[in-house]
Amino acid sequence: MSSNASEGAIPTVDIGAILSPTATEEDRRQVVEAVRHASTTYGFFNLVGHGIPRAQLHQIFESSKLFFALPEEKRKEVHIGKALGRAFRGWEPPLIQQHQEGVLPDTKETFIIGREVSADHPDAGTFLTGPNLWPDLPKGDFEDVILAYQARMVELARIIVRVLVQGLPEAWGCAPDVLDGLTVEPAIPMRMLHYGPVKEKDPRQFGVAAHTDFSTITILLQQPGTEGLQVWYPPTEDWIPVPVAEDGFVINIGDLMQQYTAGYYRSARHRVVTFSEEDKHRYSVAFFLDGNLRFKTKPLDGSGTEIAVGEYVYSCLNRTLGARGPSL
Ligand SMILES: O=C(O)CCC(=O)C(=O)O
Ligand SMILES: [Fe+2]
Repeated sequence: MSSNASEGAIPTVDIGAILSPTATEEDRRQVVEAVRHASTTYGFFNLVGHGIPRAQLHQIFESSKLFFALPEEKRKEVHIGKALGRAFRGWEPPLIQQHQEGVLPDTKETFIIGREVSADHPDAGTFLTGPNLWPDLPKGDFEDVILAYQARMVELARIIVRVLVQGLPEAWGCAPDVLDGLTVEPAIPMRMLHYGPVKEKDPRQFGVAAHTDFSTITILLQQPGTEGLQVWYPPTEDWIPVPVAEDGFVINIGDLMQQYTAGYYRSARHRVVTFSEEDKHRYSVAFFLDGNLRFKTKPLDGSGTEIAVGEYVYSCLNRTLGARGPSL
């Protein structure tokens, strides 16, 4: 069921009926319809009814705060430059990613985790693939919390992809499992994000400047009580806020899903604005389902040419990290 949007506000969708063994077909159909509506109109929605306990959402922020409170020398020990080969893991300091010409690099600071692939695996060190880097923090307070959260995100992402496929036009005749190959050994970069105050506000600078996600879908957890995420809404040509839903996740459609669906689902531009209050901080956790890096498909309406996950994400990352990032 959905509690639907007033015009120009990000909708909230309760996916409880998809997970409940006792829900009726009609209840499930309504969830599919609410997700379809949100994804074609906004490319964004808040998702509740996911069944992930509040304590687990709280814990991930506690782990995040532990990491970003470490002294810089400690964060440097897991700098992205230290990841194996092109695995792209670890601490990305502020001012690395730049989304377009004419804006300054993002003020965000992030810790990047991916699917754990051991160093002796034949693919280890290839693009986005390899072992994670773990900082000098108690395993039970950090690594275990993050990997448990990551496992939940993979499960949830599989469910959402299935719901999105069910919402596609019937005329396309898509099998419900048509995109399941994406979620087999997927590339799943997860960014724990920290936004600190900026000394001087500059109109060219953002926490994260306007961009679309490269991913198939993104599952974002916003810290309760904070604001700053905005999405571009073409009908009113305006940036609209993405409010924090209690115990909810923000789901957004990424570029890959937009391409798979020939633009039916929208990969919407969004950004995070800065603030200058000295003691203010904002934390968020963005889980990107890029997908299996070897997965390829044509758009599901039968048009166009094949889209390859690995090649697409590589071109986007390379463009936005430039010489400031690790060599990928
Ligand atoms: O921190 C947020 O709320 C959004 C971050 C974001 O858009 C991203 O990392 O792609
Ligand atoms: Fe984003």
